[in-house]
Amino acid sequence: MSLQEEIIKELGVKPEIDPKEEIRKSIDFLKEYLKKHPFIKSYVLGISGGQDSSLSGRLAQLAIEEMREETKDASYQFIAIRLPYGVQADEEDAQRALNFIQPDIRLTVNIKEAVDGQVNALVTSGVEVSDFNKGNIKARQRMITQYAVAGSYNGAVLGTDHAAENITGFYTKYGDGGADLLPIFRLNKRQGKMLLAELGADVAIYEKVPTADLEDGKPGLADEVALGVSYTDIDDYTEGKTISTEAKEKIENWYLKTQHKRHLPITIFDDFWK
Ligand SMILES: NC(=O)c1ccc[n+]([C@@H]2O[C@H](COP(=O)([O-])OP(=O)(O)OC[C@H]3O[C@@H](n4cnc5c(N)ncnc54)[C@H](O)[C@@H]3O)[C@@H](O)[C@H]2O)c1
Ligand SMILES: Nc1ncnc2c1ncn2[C@@H]1O[C@H](COP(=O)(O)O)[C@@H](O)[C@H]1O
Ligand SMILES: O=P(O)(O)OP(=O)(O)O
Ligand SMILES: [Mg+2]
Repeated sequence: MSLQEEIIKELGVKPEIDPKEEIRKSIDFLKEYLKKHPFIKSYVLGISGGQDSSLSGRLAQLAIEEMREETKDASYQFIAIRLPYGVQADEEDAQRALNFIQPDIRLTVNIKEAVDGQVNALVTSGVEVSDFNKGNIKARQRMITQYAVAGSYNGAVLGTDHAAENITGFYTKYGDGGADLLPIFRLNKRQGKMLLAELGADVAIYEKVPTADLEDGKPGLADEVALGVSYTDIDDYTEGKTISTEAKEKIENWYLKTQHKRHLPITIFDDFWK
C-alpha cells in the first residue's frame, strides 16, 4: 500500500460525499454519544469565525436541538464560546458565524490576561518565549477555557480537527488538538464547505481564508502560506488524486514530522516512531 493510500485509510476520507448524508452522520454521532453518556448535558466549542468551528458548531446545535425534542429534556445545551486574545480583528466574522450557528448559550472569555500572565511568568523565570511559542500558548489557553466551561456545565468539549488539518498536524498539540469528540473528522476542507453550503451558511463563512491567527507579528497568517501547500492539493491528495510531486512531498513530510501528534504519549510499548 502506498503512503497516500495508508493516510487516506487512517483519516477515513471518501473521494466523493453526499453532504446531506454526512450532516446526518455527524449529528447522529453527537446524539449517540449523549444517549450513551446521560451525565453529559452540553457540548462546548470555541467559535473563531472560521469555517471549521462554524460547521462543527452548527452540527452540534442541531444535534442538541434534536436531543431536546426527542427526550423532552430541556437541560441539553450547546455552548459557543468566543475566545479572543484582546480584540479580535475579524470579530464581525465571528459574529456572523454565531448568527449562523444560533447557539443556545453564547459566552465570551478573553484569553489575553491568562496568556500574558503565563508568558510574563516564563520570562521572569528566564525562559524566552517566541511569538510562535506564544501562539501555541494561546491555543492551549483556549483548550483550558473550554474544559473549564465543560466542567461547569456537565459538558464535553468538541474539536474541529478534520482530514485536511490532521494530515499535516497543523494544530497545537493539546491546544486545539485537545478535545473529547471530533464531529467533522473524516472530511477534508472542500467537503466541509459542501456541508456548510447544504446547511445554508453565508458564502462568506466558507470562503473565509483559513487561519490559525496565533502570532501577534503575523496577524491572520493564512494556513496555506504557513504550510507552503494549498488546501486544493491537500484535498486532492486525501481523495486519492494525483498531485504535483512537490506538493505530495510537502504533505507527506508534514504528515511524517507530526506523527507524534496523532498518538497518545509514547511509551516503551510503542514502535510507530522507530
Ligand atoms: N489549524 C490551525 O490553523 C492551527 C491551530 C493551531 C496551531 N496551528 C499551527 O500548528 C503549529 C503548531 O506548532 P508546533 O507543531 O510547532 O507546536 P506543538 O506544540 O503543537 O508541537 C510541538 C511540541 O510537540 C512535541 N514534539 C515535537 N516533536 C516531537 C516528536 N517527534 N515526538 C514527540 N513529541 C514531539 C514537543 O513537546 C514540541 O514542543 C504551528 O504552525 C501553528 O501555527 C495551526
Ligand atoms: N479566536 C477564537 N475564538 C474562539 N475559538 C477559537 C479562536 N481561535 C481558534 N479557536 C478554536 O480553535 C479551533 C482551531 O482553530 P484553527 O483556525 O484551526 O487554528 C477553532 O475551530 C476554534 O474552535
Ligand atoms: O477552525 P476555524 O473555525 O478557525 O476554521 P479555519 O481553520 O478555516 O480557520
Ligand atoms: Mg481559524
